[in-house]
Amino acid sequence: MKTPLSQKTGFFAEYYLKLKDQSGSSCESDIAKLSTCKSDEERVAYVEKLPWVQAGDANLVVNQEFAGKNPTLAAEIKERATSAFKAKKWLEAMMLYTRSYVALPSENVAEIRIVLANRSATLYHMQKYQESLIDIRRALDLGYPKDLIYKLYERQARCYMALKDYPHTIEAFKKCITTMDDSTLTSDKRAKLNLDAMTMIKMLSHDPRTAKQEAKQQKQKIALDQAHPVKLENEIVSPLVRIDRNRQEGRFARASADIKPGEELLVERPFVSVLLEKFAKSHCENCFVRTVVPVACPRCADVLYCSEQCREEASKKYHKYECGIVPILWRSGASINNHIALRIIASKPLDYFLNIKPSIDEELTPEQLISLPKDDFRRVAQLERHQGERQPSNFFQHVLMARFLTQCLRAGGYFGSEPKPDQVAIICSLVLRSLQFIQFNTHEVAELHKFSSSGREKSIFIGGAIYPTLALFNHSCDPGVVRYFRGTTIHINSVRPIEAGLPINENYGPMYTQDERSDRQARLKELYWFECSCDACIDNWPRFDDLPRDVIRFRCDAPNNCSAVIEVPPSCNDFMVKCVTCGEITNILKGLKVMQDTEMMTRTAKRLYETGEYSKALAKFIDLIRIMYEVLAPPFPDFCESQQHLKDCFLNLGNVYTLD
Ligand SMILES: C[S@@+](CC[C@H](N)C(=O)[O-])C[C@H]1O[C@@H](n2cnc3c(N)ncnc32)[C@H](O)[C@@H]1O
Repeated sequence: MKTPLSQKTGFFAEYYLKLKDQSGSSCESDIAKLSTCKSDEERVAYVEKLPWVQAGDANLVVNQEFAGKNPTLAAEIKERATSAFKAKKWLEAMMLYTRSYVALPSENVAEIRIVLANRSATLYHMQKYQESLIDIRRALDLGYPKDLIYKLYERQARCYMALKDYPHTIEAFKKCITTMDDSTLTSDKRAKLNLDAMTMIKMLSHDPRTAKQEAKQQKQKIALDQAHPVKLENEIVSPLVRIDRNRQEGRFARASADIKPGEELLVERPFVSVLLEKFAKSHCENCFVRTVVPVACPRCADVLYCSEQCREEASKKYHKYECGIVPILWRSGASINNHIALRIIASKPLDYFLNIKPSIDEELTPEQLISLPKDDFRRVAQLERHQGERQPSNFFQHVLMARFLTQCLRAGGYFGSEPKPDQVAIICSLVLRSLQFIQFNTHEVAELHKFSSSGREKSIFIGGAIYPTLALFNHSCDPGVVRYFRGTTIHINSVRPIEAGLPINENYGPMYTQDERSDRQARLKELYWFECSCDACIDNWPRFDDLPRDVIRFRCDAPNNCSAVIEVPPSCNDFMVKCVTCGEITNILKGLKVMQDTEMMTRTAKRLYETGEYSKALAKFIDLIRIMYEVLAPPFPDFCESQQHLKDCFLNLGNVYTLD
């Protein structure tokens, strides 16, 4: 038996090894009998009854834990934060104040408001004025001590000043002056602060920009501190995309009309998403945006959010049942896919699944499937899971994981105070189903890391998600689209022309430009259980580095729509070339002219990219690809390079983090 986990450490792996030891000689034959089970419910029921699995359950006890809140630890961390602040180590101080804030129980209001106020001072020094303003507002809302309030208003005024928001600067300075009455400041200090504030008020009141801004703000009623950092984007399935189906490839996307390069084909929010544990302290668990001033779950403090709005959204959905079990999950060695399976269930109440269960196997056409409501479980439950090809040992490993995840849900209160065994079994069978479709249908969510000193860029995997419509797109080693992310929302855009009727394929990892055909095929077989027959695989296209530089691949432009490839050396002096496929003559002069023009265009596009003008560069690369594609036939180096640049432009419109 192989261990069922992508990570081989953690207590679930230990439980599994112990189980194997305890199972004795009947283990292999017991597992083999799983092949007689016809459904996931039967599989769960069968494994449940095995005496050696029951005996092993003693090693798999899950209880919620709330280790996150600890006022003593919070006070200790706050001391360290203050030392860092005094030493002007702003980043360290900010991180420590955040940890202290997160560790404070929600009833310790007095400590929370002090930590927030201190963090606002740190953020001010870091020139994070918007974030500082948020902390000031929170500290004020929590009833900051009267004698110290003037300090917060003074800081507020300085933040607004730095943001060049003059009406709010004036307002905050005025409040600073009035609240000084409650302070214990010496009369000298008070007089000085009073004078400073009055001078600023007078100066800004006469500034013509103040009146202009006042009028604008009146109109817009901007509530800065209520603004959500990531706007929910509208979902789009372009009418250019049609989901089709055939026997060899299952469901796949097809172009319903000619598609130009750069076209937006799909914008989709995830059915569920899970952030990698590694990014849990820097990104919002709900929307994956980097958080400067995180908001914590008041109970467990294990997950952080970018805003109250995200915290509420998460707690209404999955976090209600994940609270206190997230660290257990990571410690168990469960993979991100296992966590996604748990979250799919945790996102909806028990009754929902009990009601929908009888209909999840009703056959739906691709059209019907994608027109179901976005959050209908069948949108994911009917995704490919290759159940007919699974071995009993594979099912057995998945059942064990499903039982563990169901126990986590139980510990999180999912089944209420008195779980009913038949309901627990149904949910366990749905977790088992989820584990199977997740294996083939999840996407890595990425963030582009840019190193400003070297200009290097790298796409980093920050979490995983499942996108029900995109999961119906098949793979090609020469994909026609690129994907990029804004928060957790995925965007799919074409990177070359795609003729009406042809498949719109994305890429599952192996690319012909980088990987040898044998390696690509082996990887796709191992991970996705299919044999790839894309053009690059059938014709065994060379990798980018091996692409011949001594031939130009023109398209035959005969009126018979032949479009075969005519290979010509760059030194060829004859412009009229005969196509070996159709026998017609093509005048390659137009193609040669295009190649000359594209050289100049490429230089301009690259310069725009290098100066960070991504939208303009993108438009240029789209033009280049369109022009080249008309007369030249991939694969050829210039086309690959332009396509790579176009992909990079799109990535720069998504999640980006600049380092150095
Ligand atoms: C993400 S799903 C794609 C949609 C899938 N065809 C369906 O019907 O749900 C991945 C699975 O689709 C199939 N698949 C993807 N690309 C393929 C291709 N180029 N040729 C054949 N099958 C493919 C494989 O079975 C793979 O495990």
